[in-house]
Amino acid sequence: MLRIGLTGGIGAGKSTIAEQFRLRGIPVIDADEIAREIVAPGEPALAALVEEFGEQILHPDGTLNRGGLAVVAFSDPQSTAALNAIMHPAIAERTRAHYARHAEAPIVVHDVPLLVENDMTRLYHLAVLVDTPAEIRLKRLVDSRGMDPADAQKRISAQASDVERHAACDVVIDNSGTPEAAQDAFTTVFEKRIQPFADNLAAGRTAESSGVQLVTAGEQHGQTAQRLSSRIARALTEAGLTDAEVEHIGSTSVPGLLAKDIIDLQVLTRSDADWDAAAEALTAAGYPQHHVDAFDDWDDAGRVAKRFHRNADPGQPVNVHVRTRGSLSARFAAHFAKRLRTDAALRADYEGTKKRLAEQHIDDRSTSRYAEAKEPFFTPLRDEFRRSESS
Ligand SMILES: CC(C)(COP(=O)(O)OP(=O)(O)OC[C@H]1O[C@@H](n2cnc3c(N)ncnc32)[C@H](O)[C@@H]1O)[C@@H](O)C(=O)NCCC(=O)NCCS
Ligand SMILES: Nc1ncnc2c1ncn2[C@@H]1O[C@H](COP(=O)(O)OP(=O)(O)OP(=O)(O)O)[C@@H](O)[C@H]1O
Repeated sequence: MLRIGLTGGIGAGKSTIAEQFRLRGIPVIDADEIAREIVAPGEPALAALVEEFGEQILHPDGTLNRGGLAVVAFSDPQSTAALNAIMHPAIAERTRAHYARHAEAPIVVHDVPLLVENDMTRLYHLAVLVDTPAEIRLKRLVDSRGMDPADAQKRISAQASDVERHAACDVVIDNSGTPEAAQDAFTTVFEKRIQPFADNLAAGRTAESSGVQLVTAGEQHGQTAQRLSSRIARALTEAGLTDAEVEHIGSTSVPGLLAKDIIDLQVLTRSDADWDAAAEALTAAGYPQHHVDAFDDWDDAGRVAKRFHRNADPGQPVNVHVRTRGSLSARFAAHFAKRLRTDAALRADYEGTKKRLAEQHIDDRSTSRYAEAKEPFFTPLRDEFRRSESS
């Protein structure tokens, strides 16, 4: 099952995009709806709210006065935190029951207004942001929902900023224009990314590789690597590999370097005995194993020194190298990235080699011939690293 987290600030148009998923027969678990379910009369969360905020938050018939609660709960950060402390654990528990109902669905969407605020990105294969700048959201909330401007602003201020949301999400659907434009953007994302990702995940296969275009590694790559690493780390922890670590290596970890637009991540395990369990967890997280001879590397005893995984998401190429912590191959990978960050001559030499090889292998979609041709560049560096370590 492909798990999608859908988010956006208040008034961004999440409901509109959630509806697009529903129209395609995809179940949507709605956090706001669950938040309503758990405060029905007789529910323990309602009693906890009354204890915290007083009887004033109830209608005379004993049901929750939502507007009344909103006024007190969003009046200052402490009150919002008290509201969250009561509501969020209860929402999480009820959410599990909803997921269980859709266990067989190929795609499930979780519509969560506070996905970023609650640091939930890693729970999904893909976090999708419905993006509308705060000032447009404020205007829409006032104009079409009739909200009081000050109340709308308070709610916006109690949430993450637009910048924080961008950093935490994988896919952005722009809803600053017309609803039709947002629907078109959704259709493209759905057909080009979400559906193929779900199909690849179900089949346990990797996405097609996109060739050897070179770009300049930037802040964006670091941010993406961080997001994916924390997702992978969680999957490994859940599988019992609690001491596994994930590092960003390769050219995209060197800001300013000319790089293939691929995030290389290195998973470090205690030993190669953990690789099967890691493979299972990685496959379920959207990173199936992918065998390419050119990407093998060997330790001093002539054993394969890593497993190689690639992602099933066609939107962002990722290579995952699974290695044993402390092995030569793991140490060299980290050492090489670090040297590129500090040694300008090596960086220039490496960039020159890459440009030349990328031109020669421009039509190599799998990138394996390109990778193979790059090997002679690494051999002397690896030998030098080995010598420097043993001296
Ligand atoms: C305080 C309540 C009763 C006000 O009800 P009201 O009908 O006015 O709002 P509704 O529930 O429709 O929420 C509308 C939007 O407000 C924003 N919002 C809701 N709760 C919060 C919160 N704790 N912090 C920041 N924004 C919030 C979200 O963008 C949400 O989509 C209600 O928002 C609530 O129960 N909030 C706590 C539960 C929660 O955190 N919900 C978000 C789901 S993760
Ligand atoms: N592209 C758009 N142009 C104009 N108005 C829009 C657009 N998209 C949504 N709206 C309107 O803006 C308001 C907020 O949209 P919607 O209810 O989908 O937001 P939401 O993100 O689900 O909000 P909430 O966080 O409150 O659940 C609605 O009144 C909706 O009709």
